Amino acid sequence: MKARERLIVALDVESVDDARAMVAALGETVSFFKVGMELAYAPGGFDFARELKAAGKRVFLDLKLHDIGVTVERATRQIARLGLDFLTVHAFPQTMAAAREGASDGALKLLAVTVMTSYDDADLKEAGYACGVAELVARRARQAREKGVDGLILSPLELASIRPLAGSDMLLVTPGVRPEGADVGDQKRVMTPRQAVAASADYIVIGRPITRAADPAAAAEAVVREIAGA
Ligand SMILES: O=c1ccn([C@@H]2O[C@H](COP(=O)(O)O)[C@@H](O)[C@H]2O)c(=O)[nH]1
Repeated sequence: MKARERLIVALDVESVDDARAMVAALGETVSFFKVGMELAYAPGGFDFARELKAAGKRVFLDLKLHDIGVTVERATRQIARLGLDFLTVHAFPQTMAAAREGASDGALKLLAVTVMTSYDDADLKEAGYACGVAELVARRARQAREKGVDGLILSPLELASIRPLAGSDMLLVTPGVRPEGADVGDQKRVMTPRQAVAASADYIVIGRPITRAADPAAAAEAVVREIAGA
């Protein structure tokens, strides 16, 4: 895969108008966009995701589905009809199995969110988990593989330990990526684009360091150059 194709830009903006302006500003620099909850739930958000796809971009719908099985299955089936590329669900066995049923033709790739990149061991402890991030990511990665999902969302820090059990056929997609010196914000498990790709990320997801930059296209191009050198 070319370096440029590995970059997914998170369009975390308030409105479809803002998203259109960002996509225009990024031009040919970026070919893959993530539409998350903020934009998807804005008026016209889902239509905009389809518009992006029709314009030749790849589209990752980051809705992190989590509900009873039948609801996840039926929601996933509806989403599959939009004709987009990636969809996230939480990495609970029942949820992943249901989503797999809903996206049974395989065109929509399902990514299981293991442990949010804004969580560390202390956050898991506070939530009542008896294990740390590394152990939980590994357990969920094994379960995701058993349930037949196409890939995982994890932080770059877990790539080295998870790639051997994910194999080469599962997609490893990492948010929590920050160019050297960029503001980390609320992300707690981070690496640079070069480190993430060198550690075997198939795709990296970057939002604010590109979309909040004074020159988003230049910021994205710098990330592509960095990935190319990994
Ligand atoms: O564990 C996760 C899962 C999803 N995300 C999403 O990725 C982007 C990251 O944006 P930045 O501005 O680069 O921090 C954002 O849309 C999150 O919802 C994640 O960060 N971690």
